[in-house]
Amino acid sequence: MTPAEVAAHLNSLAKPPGSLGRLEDLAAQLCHLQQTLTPKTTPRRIVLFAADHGVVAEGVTAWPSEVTQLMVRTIARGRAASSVLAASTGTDLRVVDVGTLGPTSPEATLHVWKVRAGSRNLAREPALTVDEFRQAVAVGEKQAESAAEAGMVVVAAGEMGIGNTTPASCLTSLLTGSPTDETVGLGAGADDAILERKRRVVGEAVDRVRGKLPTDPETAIAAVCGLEIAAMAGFYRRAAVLKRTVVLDGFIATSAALVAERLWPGTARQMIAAHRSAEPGHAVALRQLGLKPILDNWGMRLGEGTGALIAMPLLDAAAAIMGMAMLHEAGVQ
Ligand SMILES: Cc1cc2ncn([C@H]3O[C@H](COP(=O)(O)O)[C@@H](O)[C@H]3O)c2cc1C
Ligand SMILES: O=C(O)c1cccnc1
Repeated sequence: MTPAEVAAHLNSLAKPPGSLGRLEDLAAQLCHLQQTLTPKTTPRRIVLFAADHGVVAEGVTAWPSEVTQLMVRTIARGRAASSVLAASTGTDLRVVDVGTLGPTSPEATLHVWKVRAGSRNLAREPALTVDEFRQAVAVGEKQAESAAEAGMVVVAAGEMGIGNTTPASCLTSLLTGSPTDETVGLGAGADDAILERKRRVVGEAVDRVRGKLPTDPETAIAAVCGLEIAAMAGFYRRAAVLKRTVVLDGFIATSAALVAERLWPGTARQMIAAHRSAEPGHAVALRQLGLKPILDNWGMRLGEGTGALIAMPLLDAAAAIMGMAMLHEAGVQ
């Protein structure tokens, strides 16, 4: 199905051509991704990957690492922002602990595939070995496979991991070549002192690994990555191969998309960008991937898959308009 065929169909529906604006673009994108004029947006699933970060020891976040596990429990109990938005949009939600610190709580809905208890401090040493990076990628790939096996047509990934805007900024600078003042932001609420430390940590880490990127991209990426980011990259890789429609979340999820596109080119072709986060690096990463977000200026900066989730009703609306009558069926010549 060519873009011209999809456009011709949209223009022959019972409305002035183009009158549903961006909704028509989104409908065309769904038709193109699913190679049909009757795209589906359900059943759908979001998988949230959780992990901790050794770099928190550098004072780059306003929150302690314990919050990661506390929020994982809250998500699993159905009480976090991601849980209520998943419920309200009819999206199946799964939480996967790929590397939090300490023992994981025994919530029934929580899946545990721990590669290690948190990444190392990327300011002092490589955060992950290539082997650990690959293991986390494999966890994400498994989740994409199990979503496809369960019949999910639309999938999204999200994350929970205190400190993870620091590796996300490192990856965004590393993979786009953008300076740190364009990729480092407030995260979950940094003050001026935190922001200054974060800029320095990100700048120095990227300087250390940049030279390895052309010849050994996995080593360079693993050195400044996080386990949940690697898992999201693997999730995207496999979901794209399995031709799922992939909805992107915010800054951290999109840094994982950059990793996936760099290591497995073409992955981003299956992606729809939900929103543009308030984190400055998100726009930089989306630009590099050639993706235009559905929702702009919503000021969201939570992560946890919440941006992807609030875009789901718009995907439903876009799919629904493909069921409209044609102009001639309405008697309009
Ligand atoms: C209560 C709470 C819930 C969250 N849910 C997502 N994040 C978001 O904030 C964290 C990243 O920001 P930083 O790098 O500044 O630590 C990640 O856990 C991300 O998912 C949260 C953060 C907090 C505090
Ligand atoms: O855009 C995001 O994903 C984001 C931004 C700030 C903090 N946590 C997540």
